[in-house]
Amino acid sequence: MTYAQLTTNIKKLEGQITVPGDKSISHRSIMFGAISNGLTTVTNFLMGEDCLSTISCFRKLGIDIHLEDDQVLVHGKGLDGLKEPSDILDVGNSGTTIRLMLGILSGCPFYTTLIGDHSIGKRPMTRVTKPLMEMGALIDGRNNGEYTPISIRGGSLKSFHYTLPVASAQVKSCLLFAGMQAEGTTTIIESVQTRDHTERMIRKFGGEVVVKDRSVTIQGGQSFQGTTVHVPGDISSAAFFLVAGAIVPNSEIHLKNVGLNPTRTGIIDVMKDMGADLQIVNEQYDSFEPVGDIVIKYSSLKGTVIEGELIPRLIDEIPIIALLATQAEGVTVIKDAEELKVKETNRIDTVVNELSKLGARIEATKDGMVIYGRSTLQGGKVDSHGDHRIGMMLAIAGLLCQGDVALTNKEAISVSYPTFFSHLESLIQ
Ligand SMILES: O=C(O)C1=C[C@@H](OP(=O)(O)O)[C@@H](O)[C@H](O)C1
Ligand SMILES: C=C(OP(=O)(O)O)C(=O)O
Repeated sequence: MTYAQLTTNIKKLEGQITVPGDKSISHRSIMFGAISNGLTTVTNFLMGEDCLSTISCFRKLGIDIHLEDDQVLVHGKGLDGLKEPSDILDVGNSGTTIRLMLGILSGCPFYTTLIGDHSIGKRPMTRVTKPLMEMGALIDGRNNGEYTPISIRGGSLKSFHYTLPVASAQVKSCLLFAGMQAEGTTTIIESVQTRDHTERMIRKFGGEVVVKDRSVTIQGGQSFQGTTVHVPGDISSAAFFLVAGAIVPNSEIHLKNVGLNPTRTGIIDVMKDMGADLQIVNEQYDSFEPVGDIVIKYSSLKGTVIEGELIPRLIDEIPIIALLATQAEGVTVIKDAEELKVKETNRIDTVVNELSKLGARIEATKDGMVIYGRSTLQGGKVDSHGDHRIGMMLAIAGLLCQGDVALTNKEAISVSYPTFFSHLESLIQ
């Protein structure tokens, strides 16, 4: 158990940072690179632990992958070029890796076992294993395929029409990977739009996918061609500095090269609604995903309601939005967010417990939380519980705390943002 003393009670944040590459897009660039024919060159790849787990899994499946600074070269062998691994694949802490890889492996006629860390061992997998078994994959795992270790023997798959029981881009993407290897046409219907990076990447690698209203249709038997992918900055990482700039008095932060895919920008809508002084500049369409710079300045904020279709557009940002709400006048209510219970931790409980320790007035509900602003935050001993987003949220909370704050399990942050603390230091005045 290691404790880190956090920086507290600062005067202001000022300066510019370029946020690291998007985690969702970095994972997918390796996956598509591996199943495509020929070389894929990925720039601004996120060298976070989760994405490195994806690389290590594909190496064990026989794919040559070379890392050079922030560039990755993937020597793809086509969908039927993956080989049976001689060892277990370890996905570490990464839900995206295991769920999407199960989709890819469902069409591979060999045996693979996947494991992960303690947190992965508690995250539900039936949401992907059950539909994959319906398509014809042979899968087993602890508790009838619900938990790791999970073993899979892929093979010939039947296409199907499937309505997603949960709003999840991981489930949708897993089934698109299976669908592209199945006989016939697979249609996936989602009731609420989730992030569409997989759909965009299918096209980027020369494949076809038809998106109509809430249905996504893919034809089996496609092949993909290696390409060049420039990964935009991760809005989920930028979110910590967007909130920091908005709540630390007198601050002004310029965030460069932030991905602005509309399926991910819920935090921008919410912050504007709460009265944040946030401006998007230099907006451009960087090959296949929109990007831009964001300028955030301190301003007074008011409470809001966050619910329904907004939730998947900001699901990973809810911990830091909860902190934002502690500094807004009035009440903020977050609803329809049960999915938070099955992330790296139960993020309803960890957010409420950890922020309460610092003096925030916040209550858990069955599908979210209620936050009463404005709270003066005090010092305390807090814990990331091994959840990177909780660790970063607490480090930002520390900036406003009037007493000392000690953070346990700070290392978890390197899952998605290894340079988080150096970026933070560079902004502290
Ligand atoms: O597809 C993805 O890359 C992700 C989808 C989301 O998970 P769910 O699909 O479980 O909502 C998100 O929370 C996760 O961080 C990354
Ligand atoms: C939930 C997350 O990731 P994953 O599901 O890939 O572990 C996250 O990054 O907040």
